[in-house]
Amino acid sequence: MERKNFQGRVMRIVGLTGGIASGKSTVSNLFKERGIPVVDADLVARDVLKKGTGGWKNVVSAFGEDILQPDGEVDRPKLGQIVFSNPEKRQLLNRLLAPYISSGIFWEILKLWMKGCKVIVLDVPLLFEAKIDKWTKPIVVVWVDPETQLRRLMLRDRTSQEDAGNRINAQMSLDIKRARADIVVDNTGSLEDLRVQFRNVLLEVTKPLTWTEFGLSRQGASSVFVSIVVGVLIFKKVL
Ligand SMILES: CC(C)(COP(=O)(O)OP(=O)(O)OC[C@H]1O[C@@H](n2cnc3c(N)ncnc32)[C@H](O)[C@@H]1O)[C@@H](O)C(=O)NCCC(=O)NCCS
Ligand SMILES: Nc1ncnc2c1ncn2[C@@H]1O[C@H](COP(=O)(O)OP(=O)(O)OP(=O)(O)O)[C@@H](O)[C@H]1O
Repeated sequence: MERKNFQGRVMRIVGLTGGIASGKSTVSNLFKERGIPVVDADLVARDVLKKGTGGWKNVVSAFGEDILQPDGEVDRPKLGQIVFSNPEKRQLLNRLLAPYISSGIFWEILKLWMKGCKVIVLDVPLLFEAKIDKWTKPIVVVWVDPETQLRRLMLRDRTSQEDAGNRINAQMSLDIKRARADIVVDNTGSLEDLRVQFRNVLLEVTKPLTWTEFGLSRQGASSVFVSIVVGVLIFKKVL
């Protein structure tokens, strides 16, 4: 009975990551099929780069109007070509968009928390790079062998081997990500193999929360919120 109450008040945030074209969206869809909501960082990143937004303004001032389409929207393939072949430019883009992406993800989480969701998934390609991993438990890494990853990426995006290779190399290696995972899904095989592994993932993520996870959950979040408000009030008084 006690455990039921405890579970009713908390939300688990599962981290889902991997490499480009390793199969995160495919796994996200399996979560959605089972009624588990997914926050997709790529979608958030698209929203914060829409014409007229703060992210768009920053990016246009830094990269120039050459990256715009005639309708004023960012020409994504063009910007992609620039940043995936130039690490400095990629870091610049990341720095310009990171605050907008983080707050976009935060609001999506807040909405789901207010709805009372018990388990949600954050699908974030740069989960480790952006240090969002510390807010999620467990961390699921979708791994795939390098040849399969390259082949699937070229097939899906109809890109050259060079472009696909640049995109893969722009990310932390999948082997490092795998080493930092709580759960590894090997997506080198068929979709049926993936579904079989997914059953275990589902069992893991729907297990009762541990105390550490509880600390990051609804009550933990409220305590942090209260501490911040109190901190700000004290700070203002001191000044
Ligand atoms: C450069 C952009 C315009 C290219 O757009 P495009 O439509 O071609 O690709 P899309 O956004 O669908 O991304 C596809 C995949 O590329 C990889 N990727 C995207 N951005 C990055 C990045 N900054 N570093 C490394 N990999 C990245 C991810 O695996 C992502 O799933 C776009 O990716 C972008 O705005 N990136 C910066 C924002 C970001 O960091 N997004 C990742 C969310 S955590
Ligand atoms: N097990 C599989 N067998 C065959 N094809 C697959 C398998 N898993 C995924 N794919 C295909 O590989 C491609 C990449 O998968 P997906 O889009 O899910 O990757 P992703 O990690 O979400 O990519 P991104 O980082 O670009 O968002 C897609 O075309 C998808 O249909």
